[in-house]
Amino acid sequence: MPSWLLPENIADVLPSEARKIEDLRRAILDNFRLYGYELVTPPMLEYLDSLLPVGGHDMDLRMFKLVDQLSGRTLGLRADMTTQVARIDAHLLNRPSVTRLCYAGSVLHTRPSGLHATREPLQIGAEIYGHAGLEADAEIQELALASLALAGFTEVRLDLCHAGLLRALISADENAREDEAALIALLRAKDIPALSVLVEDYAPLIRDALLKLPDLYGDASVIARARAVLPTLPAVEKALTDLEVLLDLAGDAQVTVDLADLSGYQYESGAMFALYVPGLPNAVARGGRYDHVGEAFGRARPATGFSMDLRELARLLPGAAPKAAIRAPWSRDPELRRRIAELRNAGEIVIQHLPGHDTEQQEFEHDRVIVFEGGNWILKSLG
Ligand SMILES: N[C@@H](Cc1c[nH]c[nH+]1)C(=O)O
Repeated sequence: MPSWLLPENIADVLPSEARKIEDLRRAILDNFRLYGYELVTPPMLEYLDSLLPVGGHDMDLRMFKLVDQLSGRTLGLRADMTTQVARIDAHLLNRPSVTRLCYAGSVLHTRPSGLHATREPLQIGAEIYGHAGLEADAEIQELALASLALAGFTEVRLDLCHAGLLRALISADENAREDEAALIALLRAKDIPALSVLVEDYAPLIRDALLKLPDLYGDASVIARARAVLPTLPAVEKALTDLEVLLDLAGDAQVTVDLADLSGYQYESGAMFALYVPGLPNAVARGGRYDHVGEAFGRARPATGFSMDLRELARLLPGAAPKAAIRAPWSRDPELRRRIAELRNAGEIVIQHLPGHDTEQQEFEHDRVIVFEGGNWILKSLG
């Protein structure tokens, strides 16, 4: 096999595409800053235990592992930065007040999440710690929608769900508590026949509610339907009210509610959302509340946030138009060097022509040239 081949679902990002991703990264991080989010950069690898603070079987399977030659312990290559940022909030910053953190970096997945998905997503996200109220969830939802608007997406679908609702139903029945993992797997697969068999012996109220869950998806009217058919447990009512508020704050996005959506059910504990754009069946952004991750790091902190893959996002966007650039000859003449420095200081791209070569590039297009005429270096328009 040629030595320059890359593993499956691992790719170089070439000029133009890399620039598009970088421009997007900067614009989104700058916008996070306008909301007061502080940037953190967690490491690429950590001890496995700290990357898996809450059991998450899926997360365990998704993570590349290796042995640390210094400690002999197992290290994991991060598959998701959210838990790393929760660790930073819990231990390193240790602030009692609200903390807003953001990040951008590569994560690695042992298996691609879809046929053409990369195994090295470039994750960018924002998290709020220290506020258990819905205001934090609303801010995160707004920020996620604003990030997609910044990237140029005008048609966005917001899919809302609530991890607290299923947890409330499960914790109300002892059998359900024992079967939690199986219940989640069947609800995920929307395998109603197998689900009906599993819930047969549960308390009728919980059994009926679990069987109705897969039908509770659609537009905003799902909330009213859920109120009519689900048991009136306080946690169920709270979840439905949370969703109502978030629905109301969704702006121009088209909203759908799916009360059995468990695709992010790794560490989430409350309202969760996924964002979709035309042309891609998978969510481009995911977020939600995960109040129990801090506990695993020894400091319970309410938490909510969202993240997305910049590479995937950029792939859906049209290529950036080449940037106008100035071509200049190479010369030791101090006057030319001064002129070039002046132009670059003013933000112009000046590319010096190295003797004997053509320059080929995707990112730039020469529209001006510096020439020596009449004893002076002058800037001339091309074409
Ligand atoms: N990191 C989560 C999304 C998230 C960020 N913050 C909270 N949830 C994911 O990739 O699914």
